[in-house]
Amino acid sequence: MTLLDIRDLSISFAMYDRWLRQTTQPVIQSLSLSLEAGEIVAVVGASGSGKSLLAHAILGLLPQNASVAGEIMFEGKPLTAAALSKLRGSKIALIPQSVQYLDPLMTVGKQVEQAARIGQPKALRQSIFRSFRLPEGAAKLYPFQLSGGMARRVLVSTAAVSGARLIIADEPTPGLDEAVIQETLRIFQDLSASGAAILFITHDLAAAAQIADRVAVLREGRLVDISPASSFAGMGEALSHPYTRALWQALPQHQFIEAVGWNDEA
Ligand SMILES: Nc1ncnc2c1ncn2[C@@H]1O[C@H](COP(=O)(O)OP(=O)(O)OP(=O)(O)O)[C@@H](O)[C@H]1O
Ligand code: NI
Repeated sequence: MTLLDIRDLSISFAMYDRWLRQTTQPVIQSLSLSLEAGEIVAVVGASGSGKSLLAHAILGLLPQNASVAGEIMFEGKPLTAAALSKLRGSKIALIPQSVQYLDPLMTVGKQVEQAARIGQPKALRQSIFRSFRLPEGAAKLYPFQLSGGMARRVLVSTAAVSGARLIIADEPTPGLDEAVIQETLRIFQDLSASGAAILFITHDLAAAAQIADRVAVLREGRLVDISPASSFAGMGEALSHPYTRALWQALPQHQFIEAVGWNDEA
């Protein structure tokens, strides 16, 4: 079943040039993308390519000066402001890019428990803290008392306990050590196995290829390619789009292979 259907989405900002003339700056152009229940779709692309704006557009969190065209449907119905106010935090959860989104005045344990809409909130919170190796005592802390990595695990925990059908994860892994990244990816796989769709926005193409079903590539606001994750293997021989192949080959582990090849020939 198609859970999220984005059709021909364009976003632009009203800007003023240095002579104070109003211009429009397109930031997302004619983007179409759909997500099935249980599917993980990764969105990769350089900084500034429009990944967070895509997330914010789905959640209705764009700034006032943004103009939006196109349609976003959730479970077959348009995602209007009224629909979103009911769905946000229940059927649709965001893992925001910045840990600043945590409520500074509430303990993190309480924040995760409040996010749990199904089941027993405290038990769910304790179980997700254990998976993330967050000590039980961390529940009583306020966001400013946590390290950046702990705060990020709390953000992922909030979405994981929410029971949401659609999880939009905007760069959930930077600053985390490899074991915690793997734990985060495992939790995403568990959530998708239980039927949730995940839009996994990341700079980490290796992580995207590891858990996603499909990988969408954004470049300067345009979706230039969408490939099955299985094509991200070897030197990218199965990737048909040159930009996607270049991104894949630019990973440090591949440059190393190239460098070895070059040395052999020399
Ligand atoms: N409020 C705004 N007004 C004008 N331009 C904006 C606004 N917010 C974002 N932009 C522009 O839109 C483009 C896309 O931004 P976005 O935050 O979606 O990038 P991103 O792909 O998430 O980057 P990163 O990987 O660094 O998080 C950027 O060029 C940015 O400068
Ligand atoms: Ni971003």
